[in-house]
Amino acid sequence: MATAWESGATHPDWHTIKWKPSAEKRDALITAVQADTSVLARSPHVAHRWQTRGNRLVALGYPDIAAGDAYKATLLCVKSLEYLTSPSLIRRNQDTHQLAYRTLLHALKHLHCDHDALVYCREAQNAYPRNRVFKKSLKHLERHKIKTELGFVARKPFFPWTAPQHLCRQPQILELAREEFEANLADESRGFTAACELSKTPLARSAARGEKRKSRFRDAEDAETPDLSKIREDSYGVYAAKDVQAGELLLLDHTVIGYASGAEETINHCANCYADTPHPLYAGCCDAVFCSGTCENLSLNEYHKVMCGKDLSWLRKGDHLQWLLFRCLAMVVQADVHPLDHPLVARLTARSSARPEPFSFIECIVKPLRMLDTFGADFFQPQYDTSVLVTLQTRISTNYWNCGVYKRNQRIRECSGVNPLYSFFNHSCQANGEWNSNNSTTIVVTALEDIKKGEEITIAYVAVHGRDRKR
Ligand SMILES: C[S@@+](CC[C@H](N)C(=O)[O-])C[C@H]1O[C@@H](n2cnc3c(N)ncnc32)[C@H](O)[C@@H]1O
Repeated sequence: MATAWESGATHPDWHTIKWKPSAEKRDALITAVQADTSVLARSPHVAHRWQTRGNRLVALGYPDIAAGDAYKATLLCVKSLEYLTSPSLIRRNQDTHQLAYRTLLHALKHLHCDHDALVYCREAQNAYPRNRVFKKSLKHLERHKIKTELGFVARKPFFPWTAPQHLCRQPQILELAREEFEANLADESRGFTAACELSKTPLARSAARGEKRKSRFRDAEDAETPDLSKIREDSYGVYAAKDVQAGELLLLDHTVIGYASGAEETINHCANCYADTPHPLYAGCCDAVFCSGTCENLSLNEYHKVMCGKDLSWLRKGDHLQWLLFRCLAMVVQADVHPLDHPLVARLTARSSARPEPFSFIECIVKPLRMLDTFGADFFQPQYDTSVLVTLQTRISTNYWNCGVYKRNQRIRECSGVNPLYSFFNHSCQANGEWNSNNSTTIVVTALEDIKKGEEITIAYVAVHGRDRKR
């Protein structure tokens, strides 16, 4: 946010916020936000900076990011109270705390997160019973009938301050993926070469036309988004690297970002891919077991160390997107990189729909911060900015797959994942490839028909053979 803002990169939530600042006011707000961000990069534990930046971000039309800033300010104020002794400093801290609650409630109002607003208004009123604003807001919220726990917000794949390297995939990331495709299933001793390769796809253009036609927010997008062509061109697909025959195995893709609901009921399931594991390998550090050396290595090298032995009982079972984010955050913390620079994240398409999506303050902001805290990361650092976490969640939801697992027509569990190579396959209703997760998070792609070298290999994202699957 301290860098120059590319005003064409995205549009703010003008459909949730009813006013627009004048161009002059907007420029002044952006300059002030940039200054706040520079200070926060040097001193990330200053509560009033988070609060003022949050206030400015609401005025600029980014209530989701503002809510994250205000929430961080409340956490810092509570922490400070544990060690402050001087009455004047305590009073000043309490003033900041009340302002932070006000910014948070303001942001939640614009996100239409009435349920979350009620929860935090009660908390503010309990902490500061004499504050008339909280009393009045609480009365209003309690009278108001809350229909849903979710608010709405436009999904933003990026923000005006997003660094250029996070807008489009970089050549070295694509090169890495190409090498992985080349090595997949290849076995030189048997003269076996890889069946798939990565290439640009013309689907990008048709998708761009479709998005433009479909978007309800076209006017807002056109006004604020003069040039997204570079991002729209950044679209890839998987092509046949040789002639393949119907039934041939095309890809075997393991992942570290996976989850299976219902796996807990089985005695031995692999802690990485959730496959039933009759002959388990023991982790040694805890009671986790693995189905193979591949899964053991993936888990220990990529994410297990930061989550081993941690209390995870506060995470809801069965919430797939939450668990995919959990694995993804563990992976970036263990690698100690900016989340959007991790090779598994940086390869995922940044394109996503701009239509408003349900938004929950707890799920989208509070829980990701708690996950980072569980892994021992300092979430006040710039690489864990709310805009980065929101972008990460958007990347996961654009690229994840989900699939029911059946035994004798009984649905026994549900698997989901974000897989490093499989995520490059495009959809077709007349797909020439078929994907299967074989009761785990490891994806297998096979040819449904003979495919000539150079043809695009597509899969059906949804409803195959009447079963529920999605990606
Ligand atoms: C999982 S990614 C597929 C790979 C992606 N094309 C890439 O460059 O990484 C899903 C995204 O690809 C694009 N896509 C997939 N199938 C498509 C199709 N049949 N037509 C247009 N766009 C498609 C959409 O933008 C979708 O959000």
